Amino acid sequence: MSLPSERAQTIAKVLIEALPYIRRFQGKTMVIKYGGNAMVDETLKQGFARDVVLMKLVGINPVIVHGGGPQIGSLLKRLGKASEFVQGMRVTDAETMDVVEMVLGGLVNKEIVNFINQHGGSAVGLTGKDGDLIRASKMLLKRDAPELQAPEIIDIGHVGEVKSIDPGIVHMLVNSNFIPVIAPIGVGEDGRSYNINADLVAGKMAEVLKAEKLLLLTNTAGLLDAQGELITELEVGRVQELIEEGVISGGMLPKIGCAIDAVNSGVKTAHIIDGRVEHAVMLDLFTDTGVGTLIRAR
Ligand SMILES: Nc1ncnc2c1ncn2[C@@H]1O[C@H](COP(=O)(O)OP(=O)(O)O)[C@@H](O)[C@H]1O
Ligand SMILES: CC(=O)N[C@@H](CCC(=O)OP(=O)(O)O)C(=O)O
Repeated sequence: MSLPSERAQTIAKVLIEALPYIRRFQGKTMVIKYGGNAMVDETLKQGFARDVVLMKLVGINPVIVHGGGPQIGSLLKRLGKASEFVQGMRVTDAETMDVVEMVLGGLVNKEIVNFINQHGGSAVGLTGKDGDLIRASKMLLKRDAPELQAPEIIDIGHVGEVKSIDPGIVHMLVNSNFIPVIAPIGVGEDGRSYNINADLVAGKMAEVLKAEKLLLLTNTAGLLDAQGELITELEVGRVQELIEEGVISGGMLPKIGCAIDAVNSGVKTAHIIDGRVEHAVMLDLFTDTGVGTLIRAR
């Protein structure tokens, strides 16, 4: 009998090392926010799809909420429209809303579904309109400045916040072994579509589904400090200070906000991880230290 190759031994060792994590997370729900900035190339997208399929096969229930900000921006650009953001939120007029719905609910959603299915999973794509999943209300932003007597209210158009989530359709899909892939579009009481920041949807989804983990895949190593060094575990008490110092800004603002809300509402941990690293999801789930920035309730 020939001895197993070094490669076969390594594979066996790796699988055995994953066993305690698989046991710990079996039957648990993980909400994974797949940011548009992490959908960089084919290899990464295929790697992400494989990670998700493997999770499902070992009995973990992944629920994907995706973004697509850069993809919306590039179609807008082709149409001769500039992207404008206020406090990390896209200013969304009626025309932009049409583009958002086409890109998120169409192109991006179906691409992710297709990749997962090609790797042997059974993914189903939804927007917040399907099964009345995400009810939205209009988001109004506040700007405060020393020269203002009272905070100024800024109207950024068809931008929503999550008013409620009815997870019925998600439970139905998960229980039937499907992997839900959700685009962050909500529906208002008036039946209108609302563009919702994907981090906000992912955070609320994790809360409502009582998820074990919220994984936020983005295009940085995690949350970085003023020197550009990775913060491996965020001290929640320091967040306000980091925002005031300008260390946390732009797209990181909603990410940190939703992660803190999620862990304060029962989600065990939230992780901001680098989606540009191949198999980032596996590395985070199946290693002790994880990767990126860990956020947990105080
Ligand atoms: N302290 C910080 N650490 C890391 N990234 C930060 C920080 N503050 C702001 N950012 C910005 O937030 C971005 C991630 O948010 P965003 O562009 O919305 O990504 P995604 O599409 O993944 O949601 C980073 O690329 C970076 O430019
Ligand atoms: C209101 C708002 O800003 N909506 C986002 C929705 C997509 C998103 O959040 O995409 P990422 O996760 O890739 O940034 C947008 O229009 O860009």
